[in-house]
Amino acid sequence: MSFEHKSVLLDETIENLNIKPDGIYVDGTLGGGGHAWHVCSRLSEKGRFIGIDQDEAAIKAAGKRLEEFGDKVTIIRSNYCDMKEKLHEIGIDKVDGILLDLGVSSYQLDTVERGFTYREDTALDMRMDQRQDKTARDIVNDYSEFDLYRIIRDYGEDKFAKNIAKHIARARKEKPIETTGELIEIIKGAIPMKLWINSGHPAKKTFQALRIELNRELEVLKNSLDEMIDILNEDGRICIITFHSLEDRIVKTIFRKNENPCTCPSDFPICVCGNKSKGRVVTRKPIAPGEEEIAENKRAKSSKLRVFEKHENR
Ligand SMILES: C[S@@+](CC[C@H](N)C(=O)[O-])C[C@H]1O[C@@H](n2cnc3c(N)ncnc32)[C@H](O)[C@@H]1O
Repeated sequence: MSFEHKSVLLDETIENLNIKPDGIYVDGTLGGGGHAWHVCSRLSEKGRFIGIDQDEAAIKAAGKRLEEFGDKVTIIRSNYCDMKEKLHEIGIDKVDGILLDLGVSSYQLDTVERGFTYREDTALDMRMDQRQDKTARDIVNDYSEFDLYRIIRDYGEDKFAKNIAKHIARARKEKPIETTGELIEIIKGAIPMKLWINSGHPAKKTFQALRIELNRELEVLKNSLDEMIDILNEDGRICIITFHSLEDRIVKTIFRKNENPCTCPSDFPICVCGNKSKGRVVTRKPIAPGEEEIAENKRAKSSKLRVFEKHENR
């Protein structure tokens, strides 16, 4: 199967990275190398590009796609939460730009055996990094009913979370839940039919919740952003594309905190906490795709781009 993925907010992201031809740029969610190709094509012989992804298939596909750029490109299989350490290992401590295009690629979603899709019956997997042992099957069968409820409520924002967790807990007493098809049937039984018939797939939110929990998507994002801002050079930018409100809220909050980290009470005449701003939020409001992009690529519909620019010496 070829690696099919249409990059979202491509022009907006490339423009906002403010690429300097001699600079060093990192893509922490390389995927098939769609955004990456456009970054690399703007670099001079002196410029460098480092692409990181935890998925082996993405690493292979991007390696091929970026072959033409030769030594300028380094590809690393890793979680982006280890970006600072991985860059240090290849002699890089500061970079001019970082890109994150979060979530899963269309290739991952469309490769049925990866278990991300609720459109086919396959093993409950959902691992982005297949070196990891734990799969979605383990969550569905081993988490307590309360923990299932909590993740479906918090990461899926499904108002039927309690009922879905109850139905899963009841079904697995009979036999372990092994496949996406079995799980979908259980979810359908937990949501009144008249409500799911007209409002998208009934398992969509639960599948999102399981994927986020298994791949620790929000935790990794929350724990990585400050360090990424730290490794930016002066005037360097970080561009982040999110696909749902949970991710977007984290990015917005951490960018704002880095712009204004002062913790002094608002009635203090001067700042005494000593926390210094690390830069400015470039996007007061997130950049959203235009109608044309949404018409061409359904996946773009919920995407948002936020940008932060590093300034420590002003
Ligand atoms: C939306 S795709 C990126 C597509 C890419 N921008 C393009 O245009 O081809 C997201 C990719 O990020 C990877 N990914 C998600 N979270 C990651 C993480 N924490 N560390 C490393 N890779 C991650 C996924 O495996 C997937 O390949």
